Amino acid sequence: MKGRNGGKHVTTGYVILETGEIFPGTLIGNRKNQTGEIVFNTSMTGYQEIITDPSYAGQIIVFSYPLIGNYGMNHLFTESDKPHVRGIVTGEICGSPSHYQLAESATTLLEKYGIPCLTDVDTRALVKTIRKKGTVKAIISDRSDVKPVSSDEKQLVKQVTTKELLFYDNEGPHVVLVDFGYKKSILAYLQQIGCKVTVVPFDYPFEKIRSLNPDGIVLSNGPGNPIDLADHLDKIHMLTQCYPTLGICLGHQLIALAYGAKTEKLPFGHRGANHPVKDLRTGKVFITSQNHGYVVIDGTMNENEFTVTFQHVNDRTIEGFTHKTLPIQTVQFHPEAHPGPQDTEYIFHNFIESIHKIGEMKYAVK
Ligand SMILES: NC(=O)CC[C@H](N)C(=O)O
Repeated sequence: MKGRNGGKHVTTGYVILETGEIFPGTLIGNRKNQTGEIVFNTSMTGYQEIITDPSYAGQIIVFSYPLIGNYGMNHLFTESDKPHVRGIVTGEICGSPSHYQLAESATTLLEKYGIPCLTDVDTRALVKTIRKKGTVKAIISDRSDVKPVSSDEKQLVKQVTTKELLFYDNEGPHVVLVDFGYKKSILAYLQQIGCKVTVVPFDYPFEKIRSLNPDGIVLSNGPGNPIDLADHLDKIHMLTQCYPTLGICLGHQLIALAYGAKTEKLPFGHRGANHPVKDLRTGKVFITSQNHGYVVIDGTMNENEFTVTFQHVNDRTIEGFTHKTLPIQTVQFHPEAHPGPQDTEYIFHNFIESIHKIGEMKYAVK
């Protein structure tokens, strides 16, 4: 046991679902009780990006792939400065990883941040239960007689957003990235295609954003229920009326809500690196990276204003839309991937094109 878990403290542990099911396993680390929304991710690799993606704040992730941690953690693939998950559940976790860029093992990183890892779990049975019962709360504990504690999860975005403005200079258009819990690879893509980027907190006022003189706006991914951000919808509406805008995941949901559409919780979410999505304009199917529990309800978008551009092939849910006259485009999936296929990185190029078009129009008017 010692070798397998990298010499970490281990004890018998459990994950106990709100719906009553109990799954035993081996608890690694000293953190004894953690409650969160239990979700599963089907990616075969990319656990480092997943663990550090702020969209997972407040959630316990079950990895359906049987072995996690074999290449450890490095300094290259983090999506933020620290892990945001409440806990992880695996079939097997590798305590003695091997990789030429290895910095530390997954269990060492999690332990450092007080995040429990329950391993040796029958994750297949657990995932099947979540699929049947829907996304529920669960607790990871060293005892089998406890229940998930109730907690207010409405402040998740506030916990993960930047506290100060972040500036990244570049030659190209100036994009303000509104940070609801952005993944670093969104910033990296914008930089890669030449954008100057300013990251602002999610509650940064409209007038202040305007004074930054942006050419375009990106509304980022982030944790929690989009409706908890209802107070920010007027600002989002105003931003999209004034600037070319790209909404990614939570950003997509918020733009939909700002224009009067409704969102709902999926039975067990889309979390993985092989979700097929159809671009309804071309009929082409792309394999996408996804991580969301909510969707925009079909038929609630104003059809005179918006066109649905992307649809999930499996359950036909909405995966993106564009405005009919304004340069607004949104995607429910993750064009920046990390982890997962980069087939849809053209979304970033489309966004930059829309910024250039507006620039040309302004120039023509002058
Ligand atoms: N990745 C995200 O932005 C997730 C959006 C939202 N929190 C959801 O679960 O649907």
